[in-house]
Amino acid sequence: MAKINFGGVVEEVVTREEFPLDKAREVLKDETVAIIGYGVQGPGQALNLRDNGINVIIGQRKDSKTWDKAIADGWVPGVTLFEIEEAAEKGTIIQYLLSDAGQIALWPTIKKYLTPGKALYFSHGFGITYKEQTGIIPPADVDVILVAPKGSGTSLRRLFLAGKGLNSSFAIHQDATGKGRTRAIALGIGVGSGYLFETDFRKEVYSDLTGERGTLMGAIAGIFEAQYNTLRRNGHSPSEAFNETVEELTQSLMPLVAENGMDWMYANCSTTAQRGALDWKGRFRDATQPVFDELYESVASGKEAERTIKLNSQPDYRVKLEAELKTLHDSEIWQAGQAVRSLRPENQPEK
Ligand SMILES: NC(=O)c1ccc[n+]([C@@H]2O[C@H](COP(=O)([O-])OP(=O)(O)OC[C@H]3O[C@@H](n4cnc5c(N)ncnc54)[C@H](O)[C@@H]3O)[C@@H](O)[C@H]2O)c1
Ligand SMILES: CC(C)(O)[C@@H](O)C(=O)O
Ligand SMILES: [Mg+2]
Ligand SMILES: [Mg+2]
Repeated sequence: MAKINFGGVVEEVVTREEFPLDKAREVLKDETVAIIGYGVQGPGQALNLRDNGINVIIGQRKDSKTWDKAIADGWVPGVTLFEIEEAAEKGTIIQYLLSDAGQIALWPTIKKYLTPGKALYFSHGFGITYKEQTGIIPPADVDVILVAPKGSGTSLRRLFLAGKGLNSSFAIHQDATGKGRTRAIALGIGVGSGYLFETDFRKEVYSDLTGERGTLMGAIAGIFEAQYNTLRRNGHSPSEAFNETVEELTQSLMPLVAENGMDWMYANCSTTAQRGALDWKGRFRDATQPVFDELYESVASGKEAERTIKLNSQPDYRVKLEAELKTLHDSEIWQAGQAVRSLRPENQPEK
């Protein structure tokens, strides 16, 4: 493992240099990787692994839209695309990429195919960490491993095609065969990760649930709405409010942060902006800190898992979710966003 200094803390991580793709191919050459579920992570990981020369098959319900999507992506029924049980039987490594609620529902089925020496792979520590609630307890004679890409399966695929990659965490819950660790790292490289950092299942799920409820999705949407509302209440147009809240952030400032960091972005704005941002940054941190602490507590106590399992397992879950997403879609801020995006130069019809 490479020792890298992360802001003064030295961590051991796996880089693509020390564990190149050829090594991953060698480790996985006799394996059949069965990807169970073809939702968001499934396609990203499956297609990247296939393009990297790994032997991959898909397990997906036949009467589903994603079965058709898998065919459109080049998976062939009866050759590389199977019903879930058949794929689970054929796979030596079972990548369990159903939704977390789906993993609970299908567990009694999948468990039957976990014969000694196989590996069970997750991209989330959820099922194992909250085992009292999920009932997911694998047999002792299989490897239980995790690779969790830090981002959407859509980005995992897009970045791979662009010659880039998301970073991933990896973890070993059980190494029954003695090959579990190498299998996990090889799969992490195979799915197209940038570098891999080690974690455990509990830390993975705690950080992941905190991140997506926090700055990655929940907090950012909340802060956007709050600022947008303030501007609108004070007479600013939707165009002005949206540009000043979202469009400038995604189009101008975050790409600069991605390239060179927040410090560099600050250093390259006006002195007026620097003064104000430095003055207000602490206020926002202090105002949100208690919310983040409450969120982490809710994750660590299992409350978030309980709520997710309960609501995501209800028969009318999809209908209710779609109604909530429609409200978000129809809200003025995101409707204004749609109009703003349509006016981007690259979205204008060519003259
Ligand atoms: N979405 C992401 O980008 C992302 C990122 C990192 C980790 N993860 C993790 O990866 C795993 C998969 O997430 P996802 O977002 O790709 O899942 P998803 O919600 O897109 O669902 C994946 C598949 O599960 C199937 N499914 C759901 N319930 C089922 C059931 N009862 N029976 C049979 N099939 C069922 C669906 O048909 C779909 O093909 C999860 O553990 C998630 O936490 C997801
Ligand atoms: C893409 C995310 C938010 O990182 C993932 O954690 C998910 O659950 O979809
Ligand atoms: Mg998540
Ligand atoms: Mg995540």
